[in-house]
Amino acid sequence: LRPAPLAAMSTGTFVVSQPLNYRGGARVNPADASGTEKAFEPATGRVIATFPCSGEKEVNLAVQDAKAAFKIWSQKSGMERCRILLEAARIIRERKDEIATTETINNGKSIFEARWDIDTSWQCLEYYAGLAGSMAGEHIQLPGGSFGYTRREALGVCVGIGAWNYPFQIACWKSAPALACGNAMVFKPSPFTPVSVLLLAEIYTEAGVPPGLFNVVQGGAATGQFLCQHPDVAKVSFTGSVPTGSKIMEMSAKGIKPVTLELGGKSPLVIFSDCDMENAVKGALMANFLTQGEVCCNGTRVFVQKEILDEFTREVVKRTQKIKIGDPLLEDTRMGPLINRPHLERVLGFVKLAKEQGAQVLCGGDVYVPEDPKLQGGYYMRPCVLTNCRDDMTCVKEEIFGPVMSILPFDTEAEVLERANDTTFGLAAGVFTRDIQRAHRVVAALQAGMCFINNYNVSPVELPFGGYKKSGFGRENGRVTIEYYSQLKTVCVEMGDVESSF
Ligand SMILES: NC(=O)C1=CN([C@@H]2O[C@H](COP(=O)(O)OP(=O)(O)OC[C@H]3O[C@@H](n4cnc5c(N)ncnc54)[C@H](O)[C@@H]3O)[C@@H](O)[C@H]2O)C=CC1
Ligand SMILES: C[N+](C)(C)CCCC(=O)O
Repeated sequence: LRPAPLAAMSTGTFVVSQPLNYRGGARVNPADASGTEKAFEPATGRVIATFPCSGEKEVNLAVQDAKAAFKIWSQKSGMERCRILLEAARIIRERKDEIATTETINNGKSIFEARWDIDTSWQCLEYYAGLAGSMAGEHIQLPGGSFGYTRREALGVCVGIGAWNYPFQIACWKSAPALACGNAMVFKPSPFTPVSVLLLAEIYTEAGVPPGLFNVVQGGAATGQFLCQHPDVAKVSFTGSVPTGSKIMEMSAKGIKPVTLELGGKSPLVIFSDCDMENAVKGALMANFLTQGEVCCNGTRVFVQKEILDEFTREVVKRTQKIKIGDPLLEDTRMGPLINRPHLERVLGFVKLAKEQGAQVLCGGDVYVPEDPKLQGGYYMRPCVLTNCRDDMTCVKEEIFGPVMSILPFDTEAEVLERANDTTFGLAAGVFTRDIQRAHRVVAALQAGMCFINNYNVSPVELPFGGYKKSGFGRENGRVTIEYYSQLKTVCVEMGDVESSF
């Protein structure tokens, strides 16, 4: 089942011929389909896979299979599940380069960065493997020797629906806690990035999960709807845009299914004049340019205190201009192509509108054409730094999901807090300062689920991640996520006689 050897996986050569659905422990063609989708290699614009979108019949089969596997898996002890998840984590580590390469080919992010993603993927499996053995309820004493206890039980078949920016990582961040808690999962990746999650499915099988425990169905909105509306699905965990999140919640409401929503953002990064300048500049780049800026928690509204505005802006521009753009599989590339042509056009449109609204482009914001002939059909742009921005501009209000940073000057702490929180989103926020009291005071006042002090966009899997406001609810990673993939059963035990009122 192993795909092509690494040597054969260079830019411009990779194609997928195997089926991209996974059911019952093997790759399968869907039982029915409603149309086909194409997946691209963003670096070249080449089609790497054409695949059918799963219909209702296939979704039913995937859920049915997962239900059967759930019966076996949920009866295992936490320690038994732990061992299998640890084995899966080990295999991901062992195959890291191959998985990262696949991710780079289908998503466009640099191989340098894709390796980080795969690290936070196996770390997530390792973390929940560790928690699986310690999942437990409580014992509560009641009068007269009676007592109660609670059992933490799995939910059943969970659905994971993913976005295209972190295809493998999203699948791991959803499936690891789900499986650790004893659930089965049917996962639907974004139709833009259908490939790498198959490697995860194969790895789970190789590690020893029962066939059917982790199934993959491919397709877009229609396939996603079949999943969300399925009566045997117990929970939906979604990563994607706010409008789709709202639809998912609506469908889940009909079936009274719990949902986790990881949605978009327009996060503030606040740089005070007492910061360590070198770190603040590095932080601003980390906050804006990972994965070509296609990151939900990016700190795209960079508020800079006036005293250091000029120096900070100069340094940020200098470093942004040095970012090496090009073939994402080359070791020294730090920015690859955007996900597809329409998205590139959309991002460039935001830059154009920003200029019309009075922003000044300090660097980038235009199409980049690499010299290498095989890359000419790719979707590259130069990372962009905007200044002269105002809070009411479109580039400052809306999620661009591309490499576009907006710099906004401020005077006081009170003022910047007011402006930073003036958004319907609330995914992440960051602050750079050397004043310890100020740092904690500011993050306490920021309305965001994930706050960074003196860094940005690092993702230790031990820490819960998720949004406030329209950025969603529920969390991924961290101990708390166990609660989002399990339910509590209370058992009340009578040790005496029944005292009846009748
Ligand atoms: N909070 C987070 O962790 C993250 C949030 N995002 C957000 O995702 C967006 C970009 O990702 P996209 O893939 O363009 O988002 P999207 O919302 O268009 O699609 C996300 C997923 O939902 C599926 N889908 C679409 N319509 C559906 C429906 N009616 N029912 C069920 N499933 C449906 C898609 O096929 C895809 O798998 C950005 O807004 C970004 O902020 C992206 C990554 C992480
Ligand atoms: C890994 N990290 C923190 C840069 C991004 C994770 C959230 C996302 O899927 O966009």
